[in-house]
Amino acid sequence: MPAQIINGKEIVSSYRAEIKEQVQALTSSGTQPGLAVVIVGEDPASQVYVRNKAKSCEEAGIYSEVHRLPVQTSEAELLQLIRQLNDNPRIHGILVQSPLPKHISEERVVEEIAVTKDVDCFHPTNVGNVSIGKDAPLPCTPAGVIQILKKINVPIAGKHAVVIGRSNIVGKPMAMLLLRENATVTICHSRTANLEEITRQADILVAAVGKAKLVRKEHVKPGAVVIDVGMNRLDTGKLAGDVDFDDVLDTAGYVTPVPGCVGPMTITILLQNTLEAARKFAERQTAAGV
Ligand SMILES: Nc1nc2c(c(=O)[nH]1)N[C@@H](CN(C=O)c1ccc(C(=O)N[C@@H](CCC(=O)O)C(=O)O)cc1)CN2
Repeated sequence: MPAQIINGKEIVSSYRAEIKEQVQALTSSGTQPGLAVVIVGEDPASQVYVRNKAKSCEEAGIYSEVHRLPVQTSEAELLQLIRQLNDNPRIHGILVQSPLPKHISEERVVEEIAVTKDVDCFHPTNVGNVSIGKDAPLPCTPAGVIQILKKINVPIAGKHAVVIGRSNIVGKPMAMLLLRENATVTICHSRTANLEEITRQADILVAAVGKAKLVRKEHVKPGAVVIDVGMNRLDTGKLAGDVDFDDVLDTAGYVTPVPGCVGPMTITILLQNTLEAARKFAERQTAAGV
């Protein structure tokens, strides 16, 4: 039987409808969630993602502002903007679109974002909190993947999950969130010997390696859930995932399409994190008698 194609559009639209209701309720009680997005330079893909974030905020009733800075912006200027946004009570979430130009240290910039406003979960304090199971915003793409698995009722606890990729944005936090859900987790990367042998043991296979169509049927255990986080622009201009979708269709049990599933879910979690950051802000205000 061919794999079930996970309907990202349906999952995303029902999740966003729930978020919109909660945004309306919080706004009516006096706090409209607010997100600041900062982009430096002209990277065309980043421009698309930032536009999508602003549009998604608008649709959800979240206030948003996009700060577009020229590529020659200095690190000091960027840090100054972040400090202003940290102090701005209208803004509950801040994100700096990655990648940044080479002359700016992403690490330094992320560390400047207030821990309470770090809706990407890139700040070392939040990364640490997630890893020890403390309250923190969840990293957007990995949390989106967990939500997709939950929405299609795939059990995670006790399953063998294999993550291909060890980036700080996806691979490592993905492994951490799967572990938090009690999966047995293996991380594979460019130095992994016998990749196929390991990935074929996966009940849940997450591809986040950044290589178009790397995962083929020989990597997939029959019936496995295959989640494709990859977003590779081909020479033809078409977008391709890390999974060879057509090739795995007859082997996998479930597979996510690219585009149309993990990407939009990433933005949905960003909305959820912004809402949550605004809620916590309102609670702190109330506790302080403001
Ligand atoms: N500060 C951040 N930077 C980056 C992140 C991040 O989570 N925070 N992740 C990626 C880019 N990204 C979010 O910013 C992102 C990428 C893609 C999509 C998406 O919806 N993709 C669509 C296809 C869009 C297209 O046609 O190009 C899809 O999959 O359907 C959302 C978010 C790196 N930087």
